[in-house]
Amino acid sequence: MDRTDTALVWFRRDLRLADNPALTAAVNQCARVIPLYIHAPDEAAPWIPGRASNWWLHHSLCALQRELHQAGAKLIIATGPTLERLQHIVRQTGATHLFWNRNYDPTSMSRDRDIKQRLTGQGLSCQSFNANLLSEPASILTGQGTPYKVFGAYWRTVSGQLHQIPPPLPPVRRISSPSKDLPTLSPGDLALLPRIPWDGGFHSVWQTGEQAALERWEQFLLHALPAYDRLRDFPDRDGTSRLSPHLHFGEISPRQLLWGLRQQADQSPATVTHLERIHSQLGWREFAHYILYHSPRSANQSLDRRFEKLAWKADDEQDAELQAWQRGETGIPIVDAGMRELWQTGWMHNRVRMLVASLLTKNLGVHWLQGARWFWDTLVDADLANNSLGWQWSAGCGVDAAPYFRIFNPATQAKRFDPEGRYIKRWLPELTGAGKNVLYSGRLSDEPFDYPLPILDLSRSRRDALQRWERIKRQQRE
Ligand SMILES: Cc1cc2nc3c(=O)[nH]c(=O)nc-3n(C[C@H](O)[C@H](O)[C@H](O)COP(=O)(O)OP(=O)(O)OC[C@H]3O[C@@H](n4cnc5c(N)ncnc54)[C@H](O)[C@@H]3O)c2cc1C
Repeated sequence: MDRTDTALVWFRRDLRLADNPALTAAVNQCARVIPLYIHAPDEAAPWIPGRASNWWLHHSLCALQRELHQAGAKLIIATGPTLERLQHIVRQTGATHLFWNRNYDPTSMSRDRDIKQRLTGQGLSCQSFNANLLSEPASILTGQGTPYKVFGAYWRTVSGQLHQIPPPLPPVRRISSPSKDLPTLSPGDLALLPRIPWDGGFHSVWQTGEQAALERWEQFLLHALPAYDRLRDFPDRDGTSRLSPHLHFGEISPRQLLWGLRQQADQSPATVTHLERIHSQLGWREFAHYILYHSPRSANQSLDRRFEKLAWKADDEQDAELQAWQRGETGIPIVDAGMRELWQTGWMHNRVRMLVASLLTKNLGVHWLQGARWFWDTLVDADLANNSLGWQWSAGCGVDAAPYFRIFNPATQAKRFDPEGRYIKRWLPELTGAGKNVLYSGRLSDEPFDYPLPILDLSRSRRDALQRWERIKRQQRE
């Protein structure tokens, strides 16, 4: 290693300066460091990032640009194809090293392997790191050497190793850049923001970037953690961290969260049930990435192959129902409230995600991929691993999924988790004066609210769903 070397740090879904192993290694090993972001959405096909995700990315890049500027560096923003762009910048700068943090989705992995091979062959030193998961998916296997299929067993194994995880790396405060200024695009040049301004609601809910992520985390530890296990299922309460988009874009790392929780445990051991619960939610995030890593087809196909034979609705049969679901006009209040929260803020509470997904896939019989695609476009936290796992879990066709015969009843769920209808009324103001029956079960034809009648009969659609399921079970036996 020669301290006159120049490093490129290729930022991807790790848009932070703290606990960033690639950035830290570059600063420690090389005299000059060039931070780089390459926008190449087509390389993620067929899961090209959606509009809500693009909104977040724009603002997150602006925040990263500011943070790097304060540390004395300029973020170079360029467009793909990634390999060609990297080769060009290496020629332009004389860079000798390339550093990045690993992603574990199938398209990133195969592209990155190729890039590593090609650039190493051309004499560049390429180093990659794990920065976005607590445990690397390849390292966790059963006693038989196969991947886990059940969350409980998987998480017990990972939890047993968490004490080995070192503390997060401190933020990089000073970066020495090359003296020659390199040309760059601005985040605005990437055209990530909407042309029609539908993002008003996003601005009022979200602050993006590393500092905002840290502040949200501190607020969570202070206000929500002490009651997390009790309140996390109530969508009208501020009971969860809302860190999911920050985690997806890597504005904060799971290691920072793990160590934050450890400190909390030392300070207030009374919160142990809450700590265990939030740990386990982070575990589901790990598990989702693990499953996608070991079963890349889970982004596009049901993991339980029997579901390929299920009588999902054909495209022309489902159009009107799918549209009513997307627009929050099914006439089932808690479902519509969730879909409108999603549309207006780019986020939806986890309990409500499960309900809307169950209604779409089971009561309405629409393929889970249709729901996954809509979420992909509308969620600010759209994440291939978490979204595929969430949809397959809800549809009953994934690993360790909710069984298909468990069909949520939205009326009972509303009564239990939104008893006063506060969440429903917030997102469906047209039901402000409605009584509890309407809030839980929807409107009857003689009620005056400007709100659609239910598009389906919950009991009949439940029976139909169970019959579809019986049919594939029978086919399997025959
Ligand atoms: C149909 C469906 C689709 C989903 N799609 C996504 C998605 O695209 N992106 C996404 O980040 N999450 C997705 N989830 C998981 C979950 O709903 C969100 O992670 C959670 O609501 C985020 O809110 P929070 O940050 O306040 O969570 P908290 O309760 O504060 O949990 C902390 C973190 O743990 C992780 N986490 C929590 N629950 C889960 C879970 N069930 N699965 C995986 N990770 C979890 C998240 O990273 C979350 O930020 C989906 C769930 C369902 C049922």
